[in-house]
Amino acid sequence: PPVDTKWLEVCGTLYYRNCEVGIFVYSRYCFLAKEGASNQRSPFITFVLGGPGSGKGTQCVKIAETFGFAHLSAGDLLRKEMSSDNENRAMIWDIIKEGKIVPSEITVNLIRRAIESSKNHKILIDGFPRSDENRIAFERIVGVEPDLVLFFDCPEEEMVKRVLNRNQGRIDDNIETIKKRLKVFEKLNLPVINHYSAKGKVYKINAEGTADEIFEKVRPLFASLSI
Ligand SMILES: Nc1ncnc2c1ncn2[C@@H]1O[C@H](COP(=O)(O)OP(=O)(O)O)[C@@H](O)[C@H]1O
Ligand SMILES: Nc1ccn([C@H]2C[C@H](O)[C@@H](COP(=O)(O)OP(=O)(O)O)O2)c(=O)n1
Repeated sequence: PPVDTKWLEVCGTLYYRNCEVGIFVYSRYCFLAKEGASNQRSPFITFVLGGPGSGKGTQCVKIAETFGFAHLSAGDLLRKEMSSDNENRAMIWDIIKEGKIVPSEITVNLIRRAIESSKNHKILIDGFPRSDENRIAFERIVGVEPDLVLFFDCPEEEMVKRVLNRNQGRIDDNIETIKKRLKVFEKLNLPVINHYSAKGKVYKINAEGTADEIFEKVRPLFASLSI
């Protein structure tokens, strides 16, 4: 793509201060330059990942408020499906109660519909993809890759503490199910993070500290995006 010196200078400065931001802004610039050349506008998709209770939902609300993103939560979409009258509700209930992953076809179609009905072209997809199977189904059904993957890295004991204090009456926020969810996260979700890391798309954030402190680590990344 065409590169002008002003952009190279900005990216170089960002690289010097924080290499991940510099590389990320540069790759976005190349993407936009290419997109501009083909005159298309596809949504800017951010996957937000992290273990149960790592603070994905909390940070997504802040990003959405501050930077005007739409916030689509895979867990919320599934919980809505579980509480409405449809053929899958009992199956979704059983899987979530067991801390397992709902079949990708169901989750991806809920996300696809939510993307299609959103007027916003900046989209956060919270808690998805949870497995390589989720990821591959998304690529097949929605037909795009994420532009960015945020990963909230949090110690297990902190995640357990937060989930047990969440108090939203969720069927999976009990110690037995949390132990299973943590195992599923390690076995199925970490490979997804490794896959996107190898593609240079992951922005990892240490999720310890208060929600406001963590958001101050998230802010510079989104402030640097020209979307
Ligand atoms: N940095 C934080 N410190 C302490 N508690 C937090 C923090 N971030 C979120 N929480 C609380 O922890 C619980 C889990 O956070 P949530 O955003 O729902 O996590 P996730 O979406 O990753 O499961 C919620 O009750 C939330 O209010
Ligand atoms: N892509 C997804 C996202 C969530 N689920 C199911 C399984 C998860 O344990 C529950 C809750 O997910 P949610 O993202 O709301 O919550 P946690 O991050 O686990 O706290 O939903 C799924 O099967 N597939």
